[in-house]
Amino acid sequence: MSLVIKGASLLGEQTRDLYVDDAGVLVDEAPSGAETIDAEGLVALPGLVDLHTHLREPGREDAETILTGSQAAALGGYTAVLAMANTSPVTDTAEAATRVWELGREAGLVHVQPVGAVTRGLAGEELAELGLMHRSRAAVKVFSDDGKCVHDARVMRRALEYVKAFGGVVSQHSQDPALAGPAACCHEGELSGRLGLPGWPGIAEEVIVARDVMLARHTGSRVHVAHVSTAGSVEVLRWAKAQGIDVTAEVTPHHLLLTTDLLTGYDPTYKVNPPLRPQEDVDALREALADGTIDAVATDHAPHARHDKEHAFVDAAFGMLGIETALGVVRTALPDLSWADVARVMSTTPARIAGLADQGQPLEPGSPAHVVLVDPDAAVTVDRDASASLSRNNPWHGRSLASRVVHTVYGGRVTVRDGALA
Ligand SMILES: NC(=O)N[C@@H](CC(=O)O)C(=O)O
Ligand SMILES: [Zn+2]
Ligand SMILES: [Zn+2]
Repeated sequence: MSLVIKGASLLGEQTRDLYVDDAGVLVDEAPSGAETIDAEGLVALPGLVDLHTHLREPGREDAETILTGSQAAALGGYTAVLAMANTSPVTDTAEAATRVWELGREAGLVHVQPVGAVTRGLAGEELAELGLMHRSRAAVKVFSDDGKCVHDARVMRRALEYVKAFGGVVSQHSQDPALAGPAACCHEGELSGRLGLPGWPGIAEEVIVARDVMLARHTGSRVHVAHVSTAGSVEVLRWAKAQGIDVTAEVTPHHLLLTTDLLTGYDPTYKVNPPLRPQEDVDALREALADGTIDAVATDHAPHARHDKEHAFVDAAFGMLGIETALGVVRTALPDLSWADVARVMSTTPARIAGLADQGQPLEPGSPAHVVLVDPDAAVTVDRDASASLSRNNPWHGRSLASRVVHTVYGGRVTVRDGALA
């Protein structure tokens, strides 16, 4: 179905109509018989790309499925998501990766790009089928044991050497298990002591980030740092980039806006890995995102069923929802970021990091029509029960967030119209 998107301002700058042909490609003349979308007053951005989404299928379809996660993504303005490998079974074979890719195509709402595990079963010991996953139809380029850190430096080195051959990247969950073990559930500081919660010190992240940038330098391969959460990690990244080391990093929306003092009520909704940090870290993360030290915003959308999340704080699962609200959180946390910068950190750069040639393209004739149309002046009060996600661990419930995703177009198909699934 061809489309005319009328009157949107591209990246918040010049106003221009966008034309989409039957093949879902932007063209320079209005196609005949096209559906018209009135986008007067809306900002058009290339469809958002999420480097870090947990879709939970296969294995935990009670928390999310590839379909419901794709719906949530479309509502958030996304046209591509990278589906993390910590499913059950783990995405550690070509067959498993291809299955996720196929289910994503069947859902048809966003491009679902499987992330392959670095090690078999996320056990941190033997490398998974990295080459076979890359050569499969899913064409996996991003590998991660996310949820767990590839803590053995020798395994990390070999993974980096291996993926270098085909331009792959290892996305690391940076958490030294000796410094922050599985029980560590709250930023280590004065507050963790007061609350009596096992602390997760920033240094447990920073030593891994430092080690990995040195391994990237040594191997000439590419490391991506998932969910950076501390000022110390930012310092390491700034240094590494100045040396020309091939490293990229993402920050989550929640680490840009929420702080550790939310934990005083022991509400497990705020339990997440890495933990919420103090304001000084949040400030450093915002500055690093604005100046390019941190390359991208990635949601780490981590749905959990009630029976895993509604427990005493120490026993509850780690993780929070984030894909429907990411753009609003970024607008709220960094109101001065230009729309061009929003497009850079939420679409163009993540597409480049993931090697998705079809995504994050400029809204020009010849590009695939992956577009999100945003009302820049609206505000949305988040209602956790109005979500497409199957889970309710939503830390934004009741908050007002800046801007609103109005329409999403994926490959010329309208997936979201007037803020609802089309
Ligand atoms: N972020 C989280 O707290 N949880 C993630 C795993 C992860 O991203 O480390 C999950 O899979 O639930
Ligand atoms: Zn992680
Ligand atoms: Zn994650």
